[in-house]
Amino acid sequence: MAEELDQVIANALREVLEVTPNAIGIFDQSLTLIYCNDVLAGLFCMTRAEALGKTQEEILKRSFDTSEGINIASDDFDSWYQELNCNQQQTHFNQFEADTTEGVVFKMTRMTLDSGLMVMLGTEITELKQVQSSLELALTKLELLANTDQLTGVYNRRYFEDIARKEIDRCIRYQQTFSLLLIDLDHFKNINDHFGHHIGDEVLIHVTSICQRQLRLTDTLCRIGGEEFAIILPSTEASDALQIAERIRESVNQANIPVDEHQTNITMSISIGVTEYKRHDMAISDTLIRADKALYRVKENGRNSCLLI
Ligand SMILES: Nc1nc2c(ncn2[C@@H]2O[C@H](COP(=O)(O)OP(=O)(O)OP(=O)(O)O)[C@@H](O)[C@H]2O)c(=O)[nH]1
Repeated sequence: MAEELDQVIANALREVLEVTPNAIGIFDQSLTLIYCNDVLAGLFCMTRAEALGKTQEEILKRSFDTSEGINIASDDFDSWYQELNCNQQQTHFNQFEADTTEGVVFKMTRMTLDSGLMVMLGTEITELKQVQSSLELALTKLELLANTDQLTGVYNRRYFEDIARKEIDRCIRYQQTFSLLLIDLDHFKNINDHFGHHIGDEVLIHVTSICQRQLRLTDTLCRIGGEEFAIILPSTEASDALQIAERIRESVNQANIPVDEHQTNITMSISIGVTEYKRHDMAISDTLIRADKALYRVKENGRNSCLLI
């Protein structure tokens, strides 16, 4: 009676294995495939008859040689397989993702049973992976948006605080330095009053791109207030920072900025407070206070200039 029941269960299981959308394969102790359903054979672009009787190594090598079936992320099959084999011998159970040359992704589970048989079970997760990568992309875009100033396209204050904190941590840890430039447009209110807010916006965009052109890729320009910008210059000492500030000031002051459809050009000037990170600066606010002091003095002394404190 019990044997009969076993037989019924075995037959039912066999039927399930045939119709399940999961990939299922069983290898014997010598890693020869002794059972698989069509889904598993299809993963390797084979028919079941072609796959059965082959060893795991032969099946994978075929994928490697023909570039059909499972993608093998290596140029050197022998060392890749050796590593896989070694891992399989060390653990009885593991899970991994396998993607095929046709863009299908499976989550694979491998189990070595007490009998020494190795069972492979694969569940397709292509859609899940697609959703995951769209979500990751959306998250990256969202992060960029959250860190970007909408008007000028440079980083905003939120990002400035973030990167400044990291820069300070880096300086403390590696005994390095950085400099900070605080830029403010001179008499910018007059532009708004004279030409309107819309033109004021255009001037801000122009000035931003002039500043950006003077910087290295590793420097970070952020708009931290209405007409106030901060630039972090990593690994830059005060004297170099002052030179860079002077170069930026000059290039803004020399530019002819178009302000309306009639091609009227104006010139703008900016004031810049310059400071270098000091060992006792525990937070960026300490560095900012010095740069702000320098900027305030430039404004007091007539603007269109740079000052280092
Ligand atoms: N168009 C425009 N104007 C802005 C924006 N943000 C701030 N402002 C203007 O910037 C002007 C800043 O004026 P003030 O703080 O008086 O400074 P200022 O006229 O530049 O004078 P100083 O800084 O003393 O040289 C104000 O008129 C703000 O309305 C913006 O996004 N677009």
